[in-house]
Amino acid sequence: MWFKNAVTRFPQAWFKVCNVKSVCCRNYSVISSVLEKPNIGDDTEVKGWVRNLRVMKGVVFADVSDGSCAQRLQVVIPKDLKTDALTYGSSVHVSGILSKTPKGQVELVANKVKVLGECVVLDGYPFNPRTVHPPEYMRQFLHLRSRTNYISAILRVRNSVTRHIHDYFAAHNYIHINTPILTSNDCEGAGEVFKVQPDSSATVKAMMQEGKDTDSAYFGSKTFLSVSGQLHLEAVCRGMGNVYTLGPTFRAENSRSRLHLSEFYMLEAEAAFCDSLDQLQELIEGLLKHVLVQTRNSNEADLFIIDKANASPPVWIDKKFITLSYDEARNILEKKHLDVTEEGINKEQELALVEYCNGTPVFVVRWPKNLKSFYMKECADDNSKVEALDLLTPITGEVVGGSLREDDYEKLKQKLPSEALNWYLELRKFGNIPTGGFGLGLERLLQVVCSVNNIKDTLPFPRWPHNCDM
Ligand SMILES: NC(=O)C[C@H](N)C(=O)O
Repeated sequence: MWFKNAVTRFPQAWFKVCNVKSVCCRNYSVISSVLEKPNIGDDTEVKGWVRNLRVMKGVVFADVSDGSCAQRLQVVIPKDLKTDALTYGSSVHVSGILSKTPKGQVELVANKVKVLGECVVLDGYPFNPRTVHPPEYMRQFLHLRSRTNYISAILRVRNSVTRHIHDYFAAHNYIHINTPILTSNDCEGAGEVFKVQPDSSATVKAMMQEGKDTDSAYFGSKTFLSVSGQLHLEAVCRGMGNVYTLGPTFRAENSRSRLHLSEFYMLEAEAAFCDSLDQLQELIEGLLKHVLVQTRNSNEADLFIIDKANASPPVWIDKKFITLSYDEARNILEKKHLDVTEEGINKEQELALVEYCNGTPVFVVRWPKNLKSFYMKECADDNSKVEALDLLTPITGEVVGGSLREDDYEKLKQKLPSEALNWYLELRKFGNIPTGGFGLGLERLLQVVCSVNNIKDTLPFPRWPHNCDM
């Protein structure tokens, strides 16, 4: 209590208690900082993992990584400090003097090496510094694969991409909110939801014994893992203006393809007072370019580790994205003998369209109403079409889906798929505004930014059918 009073009366006291330096201090250096601003000649301590070891005549060279950056710190260890426990894969605490090689490379000349955790290589350690392991191989060891250069580089890029997304939206005056993961609506209505119910609680057991439907046992209504935060975003957008969310979404699709996950992160934004797809397209194109350019600045070395071809930026970086109407896209595909069926444009066709545009991302706009969701706004000049867009990019095809939202109360009422969504309809009653928004799959964006073929390598623990063992 005295503390609370002191803080209210003397705000400086609070500042002192929270002094960042005193909270974060540690007795060793982070390798990214050591390499960025090397204080040559200083006593320096680092902690990390030995990624490679080269034993020479009187000396041992260890490449030590602590995960903070793509680069490793070369540690020079006099032979008498080398123990049997010091192998690749082991974790170490090294003290020494920071030096420079004749070629100008920063290195740490060790005077003390402590092995913190041995790595019993012969006991099944799956990685070897002299082998290039294919991603499929690494995927068999999800719990260990962050020790590899490839996966750790992707995860650092993922961290930066997330930061650049937040920066972009802050600069565009968007407010970040969190939408619920447990929900009673299935937004897209595509029937690919995971149902949620408590596991064998007393109530459920009793209901089962009585032969009752247990789906609604906990919340009183059927509950799912969210497939999209859009409808909730729309609600807050009508109270606070521009909003976005970046959170987990779940789809029970039975796909093991290189582009699908059962759990993925979706960036969703809802733009207030938005009445044309052009506004959304501008926001999306700006976002992709911002993320790409900033990531190339912040993670150049990581991108190079992931794929050497990343040394040069993609062809589209300074080109305007292309826009095609759905009908134009269909005609182009037909000329290529890739006829579009009732189901719409498939993956092969998406990638063919990107190829047709010489690798420049392409917006496909004005979709047939029957192919898209109930909440999309009809085109004013053609009521068989809706104001929807998909953005197609190299590697992934569709990476963004978005639309203007139906803002006419009566029209929306007619299309509402269930009474459970009456709250959504009611949003149009009280101070309604036109809005539009989009959803972008974070993992697909990472595939595009990093040139990663398989989506399962863009997050630490991918989930896909029959793969949720840890
Ligand atoms: N927020 C959005 O527009 C995303 C859309 N609901 C989707 O799931 O694709």
